[in-house]
Amino acid sequence: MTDDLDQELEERGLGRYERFRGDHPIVVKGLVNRFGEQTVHEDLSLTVNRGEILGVVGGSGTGKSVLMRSIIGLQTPNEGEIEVFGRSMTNAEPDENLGIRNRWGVLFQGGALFSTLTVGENVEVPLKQFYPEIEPDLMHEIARYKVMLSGLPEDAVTKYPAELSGGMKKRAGLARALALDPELLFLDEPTAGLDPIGAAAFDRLTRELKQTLGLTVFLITHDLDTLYEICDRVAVLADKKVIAVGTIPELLETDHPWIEEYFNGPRGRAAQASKRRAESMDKRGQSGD
Ligand SMILES: Nc1ncnc2c1ncn2[C@@H]1O[C@H](COP(=O)(O)OP(=O)(O)OP(=O)(O)O)[C@@H](O)[C@H]1O
Repeated sequence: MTDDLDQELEERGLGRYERFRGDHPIVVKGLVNRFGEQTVHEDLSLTVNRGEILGVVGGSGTGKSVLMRSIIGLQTPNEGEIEVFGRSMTNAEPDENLGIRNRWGVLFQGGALFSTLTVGENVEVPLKQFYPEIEPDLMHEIARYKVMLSGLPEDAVTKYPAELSGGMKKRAGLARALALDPELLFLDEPTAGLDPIGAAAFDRLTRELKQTLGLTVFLITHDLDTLYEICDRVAVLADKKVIAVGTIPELLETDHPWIEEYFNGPRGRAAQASKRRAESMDKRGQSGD
């Protein structure tokens, strides 16, 4: 990049930055969110470790999406403190956070693609927003690369969302979330609505991307297989707060009735059995049996 461009980006708060080296890219303390009479979060705290896939679970309406929206600045909390990459998100003006917002990517529920744009053009939206000076040819090339990184065929670049299957739409949304080479990835129910094979493939892709790109992933899900297969830790939302965070074996040691019911109910047991089967097949494969 030229010195002029470097300077311009610096002035817009988008200058070069070091990747976050601290232990906790997200720290939430004492979060309160209310809508009218309804209190969704009351004194909620959560710390996310760098490099982990954190699964966020909880009953419907417990405020998982509101928590994610608070962290990415789409919801202004009533009280509390949120730090992303060590910088306060709660006391800053939106413009001050430009240099933080280009360091995360978000896959919203349902993909949230622009239906009048092709997949490639969808991926270019954040690039144009943050880096309008990139030449069109390079922009197309970056978009094409992100589409393929997300496991879509190259010709998906010129397709419209309506021409894609549900699983392909998710991957297109993921390609857009990866547009700016994020360090943090937010996924809101990425496998909802996918068949089990498509969901397992999406899980594998998430894990591979985490490893190859060094991502930290905040993953809201109801999918027990996803929790067992790819999450390093799981945070449980209930009673307006995060009532427990840990590995699944650690969570099973708590005696909260919701956690017990969730992981040891019929679906939880099926997911455990499927994980055990996969592990024993892996072992057999490794020993050449
Ligand atoms: N903008 C808003 N205005 C009013 N109420 C809202 C708003 N956004 C969310 N809520 C309410 O906050 C609560 C939590 O919503 P949220 O979408 O975070 O739940 P969730 O845990 O993600 O649920 P689900 O698992 O069903 O997606 C719900 O009762 C919802 O109706």
